Amino acid sequence: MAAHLDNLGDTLRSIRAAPRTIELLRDLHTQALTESPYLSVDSQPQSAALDRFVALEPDKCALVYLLLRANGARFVVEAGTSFGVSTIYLALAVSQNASVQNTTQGKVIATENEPTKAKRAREHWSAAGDPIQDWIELREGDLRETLKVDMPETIDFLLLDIWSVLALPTLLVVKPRLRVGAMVVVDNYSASREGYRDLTSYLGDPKNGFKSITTPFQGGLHVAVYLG
Ligand SMILES: C[S@@+](CC[C@H](N)C(=O)[O-])C[C@H]1O[C@@H](n2cnc3c(N)ncnc32)[C@H](O)[C@@H]1O
Repeated sequence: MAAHLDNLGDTLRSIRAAPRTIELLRDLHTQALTESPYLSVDSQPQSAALDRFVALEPDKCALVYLLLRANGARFVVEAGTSFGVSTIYLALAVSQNASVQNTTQGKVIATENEPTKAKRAREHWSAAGDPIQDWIELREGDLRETLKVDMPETIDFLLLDIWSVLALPTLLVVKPRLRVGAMVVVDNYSASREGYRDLTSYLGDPKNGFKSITTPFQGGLHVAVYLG
């Protein structure tokens, strides 16, 4: 955690964003990194996460931003939004990809089932300045239901930053819309190995069309690419 704080300035230089957005991210990450840790598979009840960011670490957020820029992603689903920190990176990348592709089409579908968290997320997106909030559609409620309707025809990127038991059900809802080359990034893949057992079997089964690798970020950040 101390290393993340020490490196925060360098990490934030990995992304292209307005000074106001960078300052907000610096503040939000600092708050997130100094809260007590929470891992969904440990002995704490999920209610313990209600007033916590449980946010993706800054280096993972920066990597996700760069993957999105490299992939040209414009239609992104975020499973698990909390206070909306990682969502800001997704929205930055989508807006910038849309700009270089000369289109206004693109969105981040964010998901959160805790109303108090959804409210905080909206406040942060508003504070982040233009164009962040215009690119985000927050769906409140259980994502296993909210992601079933009104989805983009194709999805370029899925961030699974959700309790591990929900990861495979979420992927199964989104999978029919993944384009070839779409990426699925899963946080805490090694730390929550047991919880991800069903997801691991699914991603490893050749008939499902994925190739993937676990990168050595804190807790293991899994990166899967849908090859069709
Ligand atoms: C790890 S946090 C997400 C952190 C966020 N990606 C970030 O980096 O700032 C996971 C979030 O998923 C939410 N969540 C859990 N179950 C859910 C469900 N069934 N539908 C929607 N959201 C859910 C939790 O309330 C929690 O805020």
